[in-house]
Amino acid sequence: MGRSGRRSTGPAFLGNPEVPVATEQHQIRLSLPRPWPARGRGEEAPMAEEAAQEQQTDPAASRPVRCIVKLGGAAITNKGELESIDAASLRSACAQLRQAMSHGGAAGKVVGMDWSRRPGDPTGPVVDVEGLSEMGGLGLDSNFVVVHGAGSFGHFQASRSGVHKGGLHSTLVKAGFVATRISVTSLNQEIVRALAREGIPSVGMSPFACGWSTKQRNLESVDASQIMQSLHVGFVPVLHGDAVLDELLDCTILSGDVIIRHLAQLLSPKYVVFLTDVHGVYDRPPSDPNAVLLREIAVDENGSWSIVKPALKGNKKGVEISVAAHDTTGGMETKILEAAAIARLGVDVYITKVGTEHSLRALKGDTSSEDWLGTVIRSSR
Ligand SMILES: Nc1ncnc2c1ncn2[C@@H]1O[C@H](COP(=O)(O)OP(=O)(O)OP(=O)(O)O)[C@@H](O)[C@H]1O
Ligand SMILES: C=C(C)CCOP(=O)(O)O
Repeated sequence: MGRSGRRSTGPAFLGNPEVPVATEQHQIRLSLPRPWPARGRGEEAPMAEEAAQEQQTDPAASRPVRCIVKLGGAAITNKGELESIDAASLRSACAQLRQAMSHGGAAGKVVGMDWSRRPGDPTGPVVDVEGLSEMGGLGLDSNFVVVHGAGSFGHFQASRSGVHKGGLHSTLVKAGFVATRISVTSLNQEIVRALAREGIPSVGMSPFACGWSTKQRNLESVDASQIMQSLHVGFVPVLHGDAVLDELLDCTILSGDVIIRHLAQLLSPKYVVFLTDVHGVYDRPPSDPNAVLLREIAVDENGSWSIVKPALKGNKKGVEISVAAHDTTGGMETKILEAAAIARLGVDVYITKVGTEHSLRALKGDTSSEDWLGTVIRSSR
């Protein structure tokens, strides 16, 4: 772990452990992280034990989480335009989530839950109080957790002020921390509203406000009780990448990808889905016309990984990645590392493009057919 503050302006190369690699701009050697860093492992173990104990004593916690889904910032925002939501992609992601949650796949009556007035609304919201009070239930298997990234919200503020590098004594960093949180929490609000309009009982939860913190960018303190209780009563928690306090650096940026890995460890979902703006992981940046989509990556118990499908020419083993200069959390590189760590837990990970038939199939956990387009990362065991 600990990649949440990593930043690279040129292509990086993600290879197997011990594979030194060269790129056009710099040479970098990367290995996959262990599921928990040596330092954090001992400290974080009690949390896992607590969660296990809680599961034993709390009958509600026995209801397994079906899916943890990341709505990538690249998927639901226009990354090149400051604080701009890609409304069509967000709507499609929320509608597909509803379909995936619907019992037997049949979407029933949508119970609108965004009762706030929106700019331009001539009147207040219309609430069918009688109709709702007569309904037996929502008819949804809402046992999902949603985590979203920042995209064009937050990354700009964080990178301009250096929040990811820490140092709250600096006025610029302090102001940047506040500005980053204003930006990501306003996106969180819009995502919660979009889900609520689809009748998904979503509740926003900010990691910073829930007391999540890091030490040297590794997750140090995590209170997941609110998440578990919310799942228990049928809410869908909606978390997001956030600016958080760091015991050594004062502050940093915690990526949604890292949050997902931690939640996967805690909640053991059936599968994890990353929705982004490309079809999956390619052998090189997808802007390269020769880029090949990697269909399956296997991770062994040591954390080494290999490309299972397709067989690449020259027995190529690594993945070349480019990360936008303003991205404070490592972009696709962090995603692959965190996804591999999740797969190592025995949880299948699907990375695919938002707003496609493939994203709907991934959300339903149905990626087995040959024509599914995306990357599956799974344990080789
Ligand atoms: N080898 C690669 N394979 C796939 N995508 C890559 C690769 N190298 C670079 N990318 C870029 O990674 C981007 C997706 O990663 P990114 O972290 O931006 O996604 P996200 O999770 O949707 O966004 P955010 O981090 O803001 O939440 C794509 O836009 C793609 O161009
Ligand atoms: C506040 C920020 C920038 C959160 C970043 O989260 P991510 O987009 O999931 O990496």
